Amino acid sequence: MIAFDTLTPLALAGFLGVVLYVGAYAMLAFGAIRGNGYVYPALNLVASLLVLAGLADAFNWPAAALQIGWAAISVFGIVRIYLQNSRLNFSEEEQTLIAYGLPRMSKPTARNLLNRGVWVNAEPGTILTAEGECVTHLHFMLHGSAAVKSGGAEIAEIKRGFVGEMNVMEAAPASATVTVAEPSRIFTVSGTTLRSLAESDADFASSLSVHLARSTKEKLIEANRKLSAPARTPDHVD
Ligand SMILES: Nc1ncnc2c1ncn2[C@@H]1O[C@@H]2COP(=O)(O)O[C@H]2[C@H]1O
Repeated sequence: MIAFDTLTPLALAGFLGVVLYVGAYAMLAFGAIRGNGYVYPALNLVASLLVLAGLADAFNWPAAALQIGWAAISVFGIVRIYLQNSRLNFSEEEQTLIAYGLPRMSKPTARNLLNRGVWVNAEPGTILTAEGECVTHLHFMLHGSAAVKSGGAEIAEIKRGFVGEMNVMEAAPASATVTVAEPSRIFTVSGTTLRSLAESDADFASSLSVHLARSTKEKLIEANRKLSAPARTPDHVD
């Protein structure tokens, strides 16, 4: 049994390092953190330094060498991610799309996604999704507006945000008809492309699904808000 109350501060630091090592690995295995982000190498760096400090009381070279090697690899990982991110360029439009639609997606993943789609200027009347027909593309409306109709009734307006996010990954029937209402700037990527990216890149798959689910959630909250709002009183007529 370990008597924690008799441990020196350095030995306690060593135990904390072990907790961080195991915690970081568990979070990675359970999908709570990404392997290609800053968090995993940063946790490993701190863990290795703490365990190294813990060795001061009972130093042995093999264990110390392992921690030094681990710390060096972690620093290398952090620097590599930093250089990778700093080399990526995003246009102003892309930056706005990321800020609104993909805020938590890693920059390399977002770059990869944006490289696979096109920006289009859509005229009023352009149909983005047709109710009941399979959704073939995911759109992100940056500027302009689109009308959302279901069963012939207008149910919402989209000024900025995703269109087709609910069914594009399954190529399932669209839940509504979305028609461009005023000249719009739209980013479009095909569902086939998204599915093949998702199959080859688990991080992309989980990150995209988080963002698409977030968009759907916001739309549901907005729809609930509208439904629960008191019916508007008709204009007064003299
Ligand atoms: N209530 C709503 N508010 C805003 N957008 C909607 C609403 N209902 C459906 N949509 C959009 O219309 C799209 C039709 O295709 P999807 O079902 O894939 O995804 C849907 C959403 O992007």
